[in-house]
Amino acid sequence: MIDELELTPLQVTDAIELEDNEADDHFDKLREECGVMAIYNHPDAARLTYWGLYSLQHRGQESGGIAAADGEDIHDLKGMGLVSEIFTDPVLAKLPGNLAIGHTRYSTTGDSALLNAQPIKVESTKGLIAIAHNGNLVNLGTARERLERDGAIFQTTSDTEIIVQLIAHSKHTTLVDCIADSLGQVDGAFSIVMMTRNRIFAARDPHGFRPLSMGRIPGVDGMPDTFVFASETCAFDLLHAKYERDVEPGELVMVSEDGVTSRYFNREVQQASCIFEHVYFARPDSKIFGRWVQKSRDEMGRTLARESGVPADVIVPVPDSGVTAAIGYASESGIPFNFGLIRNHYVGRTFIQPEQRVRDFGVRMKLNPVRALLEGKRVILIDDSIIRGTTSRKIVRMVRAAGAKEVHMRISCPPTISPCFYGVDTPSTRDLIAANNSIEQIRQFIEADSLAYLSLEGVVHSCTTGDAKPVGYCTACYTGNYPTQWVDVEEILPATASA
Ligand SMILES: O=P(O)(O)OC[C@H]1O[C@H](OP(=O)(O)OP(=O)(O)O)[C@H](O)[C@@H]1O
Ligand SMILES: NC(=O)CC[C@H](N)C(=O)O
Ligand code: SF4
Ligand SMILES: [Mg+2]
Repeated sequence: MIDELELTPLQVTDAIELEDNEADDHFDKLREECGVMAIYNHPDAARLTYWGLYSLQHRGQESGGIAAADGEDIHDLKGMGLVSEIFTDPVLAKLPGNLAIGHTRYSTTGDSALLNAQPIKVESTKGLIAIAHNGNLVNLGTARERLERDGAIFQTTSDTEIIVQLIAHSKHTTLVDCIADSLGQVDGAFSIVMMTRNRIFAARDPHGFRPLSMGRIPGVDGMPDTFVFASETCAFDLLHAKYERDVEPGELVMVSEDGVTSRYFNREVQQASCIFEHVYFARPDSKIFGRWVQKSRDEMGRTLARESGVPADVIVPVPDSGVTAAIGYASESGIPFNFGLIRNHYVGRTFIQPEQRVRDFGVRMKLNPVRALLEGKRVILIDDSIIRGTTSRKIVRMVRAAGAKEVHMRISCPPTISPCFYGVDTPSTRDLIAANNSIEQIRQFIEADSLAYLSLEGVVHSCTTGDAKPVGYCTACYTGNYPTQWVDVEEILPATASA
C-alpha cells in the first residue's frame, strides 16, 4: 500500500503501455458512497467508532474522521486515506469521551480534500455540533445563497455543511426543533449522524435513499446500554452490538441522558431506498432496509439464471461484488461455480483517487484468470453492473485469452441508463454505455458470445421477495424516473446531444 501511494502518476504511466482507453478507466468506476457511525455511552467510544469505520471502509476510501465528546468539548481528527492509515493508538488517545461519530468518505459534492473530510464541526448559537453524512443533497444553490446572505460563512465546499449551517441559523428555540426544521428544508439523500457535547442524533431523508441502522450493546454489571448507529449492520458485528431497527425514512432519533426519543420531520413522501445498495454497494453480511443483502443478491443470480440461462461448463464471478449473485445463478442452473478470476486484494482504491492523475491499469492488476479452470470451457461470467463497459471488455478478453471456448456475460441488474444524484457517483448519461447503445451493440463491444441483464421486475422481485412489508425502491438509474423533482439537465443529456 505504501509503495502504491508513493508512486507518482508519471512513474505509473511510464512503466506500463496502456491498451485501448485504459488511461481513462478510473472515470468508469462506480464510485462508492460514504459510511457513517455513531456511539453513545461507551468509555472507549472513539475506538468503537474506529472499528465500525473499518467495517464500512468499502463505502469510501478518500478520507476518514472521528469526533468524540467528553461532556465538555468535542475533539475531532480527520485525515486523507484509509481509516487504518489515519487512526493509530496515540491518535485515538486524543479522542476521549463516551460519545463519538465517524465518517469514511467518497466525495460526491466538493473536492476530495482534507477541507471536506467529515465529521464537520460547527460552533453555533445552539452550541457545538458535529455531523457525518452519507448521501447527496440536490438543488443546493438557493439554500447556500440564502444562508450566505444571512451571514453564514462556509468552511467547506461539500453539501453536508448546508445542514449544519441551516441548524445554526434556524430560528427555533430548542436544538431538536432546529434540526427537524433544517432537515425538512433540504432535498435529496441523507443518512446522517450528529453529535453535541452530550447527545447523539441520527436521521434519514424522507425517501430513505441510504441505509442507517440502530443497534445496542448491553451494559455489563448493571451499567447502562451503549447505542450504536451505522450505515450497515456489518459494523455492529465486530462490536457485539445487536441490530434493533432501522432509522426510518423521515425520522429523527435522539439519544441522550433521557434515553431514546424519536420524531418524524417528514412522512409525506413514498419510500425510495436505493436498490443499487442491494446490487453492489452494501456488504452481503449486512442487513439494509430491513433485508439481508446476501438474500437479495442470491435471488438476483437465481432470477437471472431463470430469465436468461445458457448452456455452460462453469459459472465464474467477477470478484468481489459479483460473487453472491454468481452463487445464486449456479445453484439455480446446476452449473458448477468456481473462482476463475482471482482478485489481488492489495490493489486498494486509494490507488485510483479521483483527483490524482493516476492512470488506471487496474483491471489487469486487480483480476487475473485461473487458466486451469477456464481452458476449453464454456464460461458464464457474472458481474453486477456495466458502466462504460471497458472493464467487462477487458475481463472477457482476459478469460478468452486464458483458453475459454465461449464467454457469456450475465449482469445482475438492468442496464444502467441514467446517472444518480443521490450519493452514487455514476458518469453522466453520455458516458453510460447502456444509455447510448443496444444490448447487442454492448455485446459486440465487450466481445462476449452472449450478454443478458436482469430485468427491472427481476431486480425488484429479488429485493422484496419473502418480505412481510416490502419497501419501496428507487430504480432511477435503470428507468430515469427520479423520486425527487430536481435533476441536472446537463447530466442527463444523451451522447447524441453533445455530438
Ligand atoms: O463498466 P465497467 O467499467 O466494467 O464497471 C463496472 C465494474 O466496476 C465495479 O466493480 P469494482 O471494480 O468497483 O470493484 P468491486 O466489485 O470489487 O467492488 C462493478 O462491480 C463492475 O465490476
Ligand atoms: N458519498 C457520500 O455519501 C458523500 C457525502 C457528501 N455528499 C460528501 O460529498 O461529502
Ligand atoms: S439512481 Fe440508482 S444509484 Fe441512485 S439512488 Fe436511485 S437506484 Fe440508487
Ligand atoms: Mg465489481
